[in-house]
Amino acid sequence: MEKTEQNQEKNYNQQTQSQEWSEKTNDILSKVRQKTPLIQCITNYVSMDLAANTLLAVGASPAMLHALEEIPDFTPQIDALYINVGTLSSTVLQAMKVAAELAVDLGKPWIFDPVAAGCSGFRLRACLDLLLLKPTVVRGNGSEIIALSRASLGDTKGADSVHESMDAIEAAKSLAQATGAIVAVTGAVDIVTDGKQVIGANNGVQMMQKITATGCSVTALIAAFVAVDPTHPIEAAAAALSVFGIAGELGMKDAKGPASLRVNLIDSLHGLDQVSILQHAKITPLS
Ligand SMILES: Nc1ncnc2c1ncn2[C@@H]1O[C@H](COP(=O)(O)OP(=O)(O)O)[C@@H](O)[C@H]1O
Ligand SMILES: Cc1ncsc1CCOP(=O)(O)O
Ligand SMILES: [Mg+2]
Repeated sequence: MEKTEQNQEKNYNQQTQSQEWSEKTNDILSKVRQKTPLIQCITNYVSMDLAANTLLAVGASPAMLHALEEIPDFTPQIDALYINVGTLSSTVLQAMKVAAELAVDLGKPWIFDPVAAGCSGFRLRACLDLLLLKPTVVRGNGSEIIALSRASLGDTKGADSVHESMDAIEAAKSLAQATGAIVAVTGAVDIVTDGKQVIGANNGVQMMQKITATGCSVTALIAAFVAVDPTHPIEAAAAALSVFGIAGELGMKDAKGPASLRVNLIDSLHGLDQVSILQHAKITPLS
């Protein structure tokens, strides 16, 4: 086969795969709207409002319950658990561990956001302990995933990343291999890996970094997507990342800055339809 023919075939295959991913994304969002999964969120105080509104906007039910005493009654009722260490304390860490253990015992997925993992010894140890409890998906920014993969304190700026997501691909792969979790890294390009294949989701706008808790909220969205498709967590995670990014792109059209984008993001998520997803989703295998 000649080189031009090979290139044409490669382009055709890439377009077909991309189209299949867009359709999958639309299917999983439709399932979330039909099944309205209940998501228990043990998350930081900064993110509670945006993460809960993100879940409601796509049809899921958020419940921000984090008291240790409530876990035995409540966690058996949920479809997925979301744990985020953003405003960690030893009290809430205990609740996180008990809830994660119970979720695993009950066969329910749990999704982990290791905010600022490489920032302090207390936080790093807590994240490494939580990883031992077998999360289904871990989603962080580049600096967080690199710190976890090396199991060491590292270059980071609190909750913000000092690394590009693409610089964390190898770290994400080795973290996925070491833990058995699907690992997602957000940034200009979002990536998702099971340790072997790497999927890229290329939606979103830079201004999303200027709204606190967009990372936390997209991890909550991943929890809702995994809740309705628990046997395909890599697809669910890529779809959630793309959906959140598309909502950001649409919301940016008449936003004046981060505050109006925050409002528009929720409106766009709520109004997202099949046409917009098929037109805007940019998910492609990177390897
Ligand atoms: N440069 C960028 N271009 C487009 N989207 C971005 C960019 N940076 C972050 N995002 C999006 O913003 C959201 C939050 O990601 P990120 O800022 O990496 O997380 P965190 O808040 O945990 O650091 C994600 O949906 C991500 O895709
Ligand atoms: C600013 C801040 N401080 C502790 S948690 C938190 C929110 C972090 O949210 P995100 O990781 O989504 O930017
Ligand atoms: Mg974060």
